[in-house]
Amino acid sequence: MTYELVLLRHGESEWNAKNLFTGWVDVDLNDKGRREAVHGGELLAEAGLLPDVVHTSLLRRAITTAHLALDVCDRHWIPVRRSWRLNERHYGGLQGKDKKQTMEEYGEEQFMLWRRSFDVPPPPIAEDDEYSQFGDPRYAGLGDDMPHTECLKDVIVRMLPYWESDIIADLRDGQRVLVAAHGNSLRAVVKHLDGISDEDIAGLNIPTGMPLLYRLDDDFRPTVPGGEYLDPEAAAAAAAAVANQGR
Ligand SMILES: O=C(O)[C@@H](CO)OP(=O)(O)O
Repeated sequence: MTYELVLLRHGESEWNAKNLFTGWVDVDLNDKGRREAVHGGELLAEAGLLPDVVHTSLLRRAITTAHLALDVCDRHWIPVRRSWRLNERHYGGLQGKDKKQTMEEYGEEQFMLWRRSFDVPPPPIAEDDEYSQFGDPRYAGLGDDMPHTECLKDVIVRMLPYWESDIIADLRDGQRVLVAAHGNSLRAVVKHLDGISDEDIAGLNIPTGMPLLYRLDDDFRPTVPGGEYLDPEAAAAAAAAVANQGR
């Protein structure tokens, strides 16, 4: 049995375009991001990879991306499941800050540690910060799980229970699963799937709006390591642009 999983990072958001750290701030897609989402859906249709069920985060850039992509391939009606566990990595006190200015202020090494190291979280956010999510009703049930900041390691810890209980369950049922999420929550999924080391994951960047197909074997391991982008050339160029943010 081969299981089919498609990962889709949301299209470009208003803050991606402005080069601001976003994290859990609920920023919308911009026009380019909406076009990317539609194109992602067209690629799914062309490849005959119509999803049976979609999982998203609680953030509108992922929710809208999933809707636009599914609408264009006539799959707007499939079951939707959402979880905070698929949210972007919480960027702590960096949320709302300009990436270029942050790099200039703290230096490239610290900047890259915060962005891409496995286990160095950014400084925590104050609960009354203008970009804090404390008090947001969608997170009312989180209790002590509500983060003040997260590194990639933290994202893996909170994402994996959902992977095991909900996403694997749908795959096991024979559903083709679409996961519409974020740069760093999808890096967590890919690290887990491909068994990427804590060091090597720093070099992995996921482009916006590009469907990434994983066919998984009986043990839910990829049959092709790294999966297959439906448009590999465009994906490579877009991933390089993510890597260079801040410069
Ligand atoms: O700002 C963010 O939340 C993320 C994704 O857009 O940025 P980065 O790629 O720098 O981790």
